[in-house]
Amino acid sequence: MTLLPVDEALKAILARVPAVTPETTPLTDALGRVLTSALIATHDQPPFNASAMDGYAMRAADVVEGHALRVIGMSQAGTAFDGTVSAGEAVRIFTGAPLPSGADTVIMQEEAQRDSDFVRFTAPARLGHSIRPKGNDFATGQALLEPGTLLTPMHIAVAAAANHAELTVARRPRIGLVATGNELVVPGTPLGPDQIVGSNSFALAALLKPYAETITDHGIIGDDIDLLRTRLAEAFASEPDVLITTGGASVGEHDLVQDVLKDLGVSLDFWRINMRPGKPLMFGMRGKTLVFGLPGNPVSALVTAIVFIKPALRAWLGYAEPPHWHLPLAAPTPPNTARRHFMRAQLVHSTSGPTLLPIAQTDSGHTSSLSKADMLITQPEHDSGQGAGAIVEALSIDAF
Ligand SMILES: Nc1nc2c(c(=O)[nH]1)N[C@H]1C(S)=C(S)[C@@H](COP(=O)(O)OP(=O)(O)OC[C@H]3O[C@@H](n4cnc5c(N)ncnc54)[C@H](O)[C@@H]3O)O[C@H]1N2
Ligand code: MOO
Repeated sequence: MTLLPVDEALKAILARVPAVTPETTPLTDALGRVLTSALIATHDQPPFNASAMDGYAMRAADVVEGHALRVIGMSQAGTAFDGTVSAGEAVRIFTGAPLPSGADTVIMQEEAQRDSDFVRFTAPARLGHSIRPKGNDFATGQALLEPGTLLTPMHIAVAAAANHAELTVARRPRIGLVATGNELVVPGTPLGPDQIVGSNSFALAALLKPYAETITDHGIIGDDIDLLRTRLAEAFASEPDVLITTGGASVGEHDLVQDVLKDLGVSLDFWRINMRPGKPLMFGMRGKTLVFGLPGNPVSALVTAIVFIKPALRAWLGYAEPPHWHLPLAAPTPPNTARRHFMRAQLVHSTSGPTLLPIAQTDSGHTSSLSKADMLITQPEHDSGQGAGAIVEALSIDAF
């Protein structure tokens, strides 16, 4: 049996991902979206020379020890002083207020003594001090954010400051999920004999939520060919951008998913990858729908989703692949087989920096060890095992 190398499978999937489709979103809904065009400043920020302190504005040359300046007015944020500061004069000013014409310096009020209409200063003036020059933050025409930026609160801050009420972001895919297996019941069900709680769709919905416009859970379908055909046809009828099945991907008599997908017009690009866990992964297309048939084992389903579906969704959104991590091992790894191993590992913070603690459990049905994992060590095919301290490559499970 030939197994497709992981890198070839990923390449084949990425080749099927459509071009990014831009759409506009209000700023209030932009968090977590991916920008599709550069965000350009349409004004200078600040739009005028502004005070950085509550204090007084004057000409620095007029500040002489023992001499008072006459206070001729006030400049507040939102209401500038409309006159000009001349020799021997000062203007009361507040943080963010426009610097009056004629003034070149601000001295904060803690260094000023006010006496009726006059003010004297207890510190020397430093020319240009406590002034935020016009355009100091950003200037008209400046590119503030690049296409492909995953919008965080900090990006929203600069976009709002730059007066953008709407942003152009990538349309997100509509994702459908289907679990297959006679044994499966939904969480919360009292377990009957031979039953297993179906966890995959819940885990996948949580994993893929940041990328999706909608995630529709089409529920559990038993291992019956007619039922599978009818229910999968219904799932396709809603025209998802991505349809993900779990279970029934292997070679047993009850592993019917591949046959039914083909019956329903899915053209299969590949089945079975040289990896563990996750070997029976299948991938194909039906019209514009990307179809992933994940193995039923919960760790296999999650690992294949992390290794293949997340990169596909990043590409869908125009978000560049995050670099893989290279970190020292906190404990040795055992020798690998001929299949690339995505090994569960914990990120451990030590005084000398972060390290990776491999989790010994390799059972692909073992969810409690998966729940302890922060990273997946990418152990190469035929790797002879590495000692503590060796630098290994890993994927962050949490990375967008
Ligand atoms: N003779 C062979 N047997 C198996 C092979 C093989 O190559 N030859 N491959 C093994 C590998 S590797 C995997 S992975 C599994 C994958 O099998 P399926 O995709 O057909 O999955 P199922 O048989 O339906 O289920 C496997 C296991 O996972 C549980 N399961 C299924 N769906 C869910 C769900 N939604 N939530 C939680 N758990 C689920 C199911 O009850 C089974 O215990 O095949 C090996 N066998
Ligand atoms: O490769 Mo399977 O995914 O071991 O469990």
